[in-house]
Amino acid sequence: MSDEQHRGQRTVALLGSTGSIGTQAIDIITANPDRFRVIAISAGGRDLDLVARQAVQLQAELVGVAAGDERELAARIGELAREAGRSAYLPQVVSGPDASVQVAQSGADVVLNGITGSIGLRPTLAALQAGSTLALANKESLIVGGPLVKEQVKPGQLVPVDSEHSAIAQCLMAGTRDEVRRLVVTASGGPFRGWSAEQLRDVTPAQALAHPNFAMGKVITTNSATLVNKGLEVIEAHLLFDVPFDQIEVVVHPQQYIHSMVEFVDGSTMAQCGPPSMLVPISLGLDWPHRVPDAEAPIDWTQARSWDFEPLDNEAFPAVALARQVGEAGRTFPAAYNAANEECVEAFHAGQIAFTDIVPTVQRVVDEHTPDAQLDLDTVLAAEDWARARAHEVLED
Ligand SMILES: NC(=O)C1=CN([C@@H]2O[C@H](COP(=O)(O)OP(=O)(O)OC[C@H]3O[C@@H](n4cnc5c(N)ncnc54)[C@H](OP(=O)(O)O)[C@@H]3O)[C@@H](O)[C@H]2O)C=CC1
Ligand SMILES: CC(=O)[C@@H](O)[C@H](O)COP(=O)(O)O
Ligand SMILES: [Mn+2]
Repeated sequence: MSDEQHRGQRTVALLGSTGSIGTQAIDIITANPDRFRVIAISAGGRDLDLVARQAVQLQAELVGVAAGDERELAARIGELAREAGRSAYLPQVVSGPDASVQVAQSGADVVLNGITGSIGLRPTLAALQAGSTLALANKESLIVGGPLVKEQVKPGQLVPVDSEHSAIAQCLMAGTRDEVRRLVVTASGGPFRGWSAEQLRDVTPAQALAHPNFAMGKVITTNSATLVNKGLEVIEAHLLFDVPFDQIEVVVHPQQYIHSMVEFVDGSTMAQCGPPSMLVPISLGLDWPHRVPDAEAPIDWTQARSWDFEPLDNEAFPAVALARQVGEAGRTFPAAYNAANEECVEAFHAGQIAFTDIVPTVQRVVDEHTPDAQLDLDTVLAAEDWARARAHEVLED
């Protein structure tokens, strides 16, 4: 579709506006004012000044933070607006655990969920219930919510932003879903690719945060290092594309130029490539199925380069195999896996546990989990609470 045929400006609600996904989305949006207009933003509230600056820059009508004094935020917005010569700007400011739900319900054409962690579940459900298109970076909400999220989704309402899933969705754009044989999810292998279980013992938080290709938030970067991120992405692929787990492969591709692939029944494989960057997945998420011109510089094919592929080392990195088990088991097992992992990641960064304690603790929590017969929001949240508490008990043992 040419620019002239484009459907016009989309309104956007941005959840997690201060994070890696959120700030990159703002760059795309402000570079394309003909396509996008932000009407609402939310963040955790760790940096109220940044939220205020974003609000004034974007002229958002609704501004929410999970924690922090809303009067202080409103006052800072007022100050910055006056400095910018926009004294008339007076958004609604909300604070508290429901702030992102309110932002998700703002009626935007597109809600981009860039919150980190399964705390993004209620905003995900709220965006779907409000009828907005959900551009989903917050994979955790889909994984823990599973069927709850899927039963809310209308056809075409959920657009994956996670790079691997955006790649698969792009490979499936031609409408050839019935002829898919396998999904091939690529993995960088993380900063410890090639390391043995023994070598991983003394890994420090700083080392775990040195992702080879992407600058991302703390949780996802740590999950890339343990390969929990890839485990979550296998479950995410299963839920998004309705492909059985035994038809979802993971291959290590350290350069991350291929973002994932789809193998078809005739033996042909389609790969989606581009530099390792989130600009294309985010811009496609905002404007699906349209492509934002110049969202990213293309690969320079005149340069010699090698793309490598290697199998996953399941012995040193058992997180993907464990994710397959919890994904197959379904119900609240994925919620328990994710919640236990979130707690372990925090404990690792607080210096309380070793890197190599993370996945075995998640394994133990999942092994001990008894899922409820019902699956609804309350049972998911209860399973998460249980898994978080149990993870701490295991770690303190
Ligand atoms: N970064 C990337 O390249 C990629 C990220 N993803 C996924 O996208 C999501 C975001 O990742 P990323 O941007 O890296 O993470 P960051 O840690 O950089 O940002 C997280 C954002 O979520 C906000 N947040 C945290 N808690 C809440 C809350 N309770 N309510 C509202 N907002 C909250 C944070 O606000 P505050 O700073 O105030 O706490 C921040 O704006 C994750 O699910 C991740 O797995 C997927 C693929 C790639
Ligand atoms: C950019 C993105 O989608 C991340 O999920 C990234 O792919 C992490 O890569 P690895 O988990 O493969 O290191
Ligand atoms: Mn990813």
